[in-house]
Amino acid sequence: MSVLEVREVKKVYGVQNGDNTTVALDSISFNVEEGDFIGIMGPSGSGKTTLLNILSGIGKPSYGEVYISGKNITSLDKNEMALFRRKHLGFVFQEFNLMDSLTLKENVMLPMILDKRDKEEMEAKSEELMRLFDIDHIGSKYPFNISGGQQQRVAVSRALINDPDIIFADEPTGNLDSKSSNAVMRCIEKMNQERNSTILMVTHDAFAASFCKKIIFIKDGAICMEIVSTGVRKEFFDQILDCLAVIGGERNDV
Ligand SMILES: Nc1ncnc2c1ncn2[C@@H]1O[C@H](COP(=O)(O)OP(=O)(O)OP(=O)(O)O)[C@@H](O)[C@H]1O
Repeated sequence: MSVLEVREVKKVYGVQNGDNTTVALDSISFNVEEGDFIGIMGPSGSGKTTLLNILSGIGKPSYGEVYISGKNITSLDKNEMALFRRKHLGFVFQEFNLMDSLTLKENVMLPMILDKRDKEEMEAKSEELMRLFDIDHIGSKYPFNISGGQQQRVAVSRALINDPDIIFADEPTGNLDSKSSNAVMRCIEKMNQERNSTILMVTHDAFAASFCKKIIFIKDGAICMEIVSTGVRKEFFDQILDCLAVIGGERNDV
């Protein structure tokens, strides 16, 4: 069973069949298997945000279905979706979204606190993840006392703490300099390689995308190209730049 199944998803903004409609997604279908690390790229306005919102249950498609671990999430109501997101999905955003009033360790534990999990289990899990991402020594600090790269590694640890079925990352390096981007992408790669986490990442950044195993390019709301990494990151980076040149995406050389 695929972790994520996207079936003929179409999104039309505006009144259907009215004058002022935009077809943001036009019958998109693809599957994501356990342990995949998929990048979604495309020019501005191609439909990436719309797609990510639908896959993560924030938006509803006009047609089509999305299955996560076999569950049709498009049929869930608002409360069911909120619970499903908390239990099954992990998120990493461009803006870190850490709570300033909580220590880093409390930020990592937050999804477990909300789930009223056992304190010892929370402690053990947060310490394990913070060690994995080399932030265990700063657990008692607050978000405003650490660097952007460290904040994003806290956000990555928090995304993993409930063992989500899939992690959605939205421009995770968008607010970072190249050194921090590198450190954060190595962490995301580590969670994929060492924990077999399934990741779907939307990005404009060819450097970040070069860590993925496969890239799906979308243009005008439809899949226009797919490329699979041979495992040599520099080669994949060059291939991504070539694809972006063909479809008209932004270049972000390193
Ligand atoms: N709420 C909305 N109402 C109407 N049209 C919308 C809405 N949101 C997005 N669109 C349109 O849908 C299309 C896809 O937009 P979307 O934001 O998904 O693209 P994107 O690839 O994420 O762009 P960017 O890279 O600039 O963030 C665009 O034509 C956009 O103008």
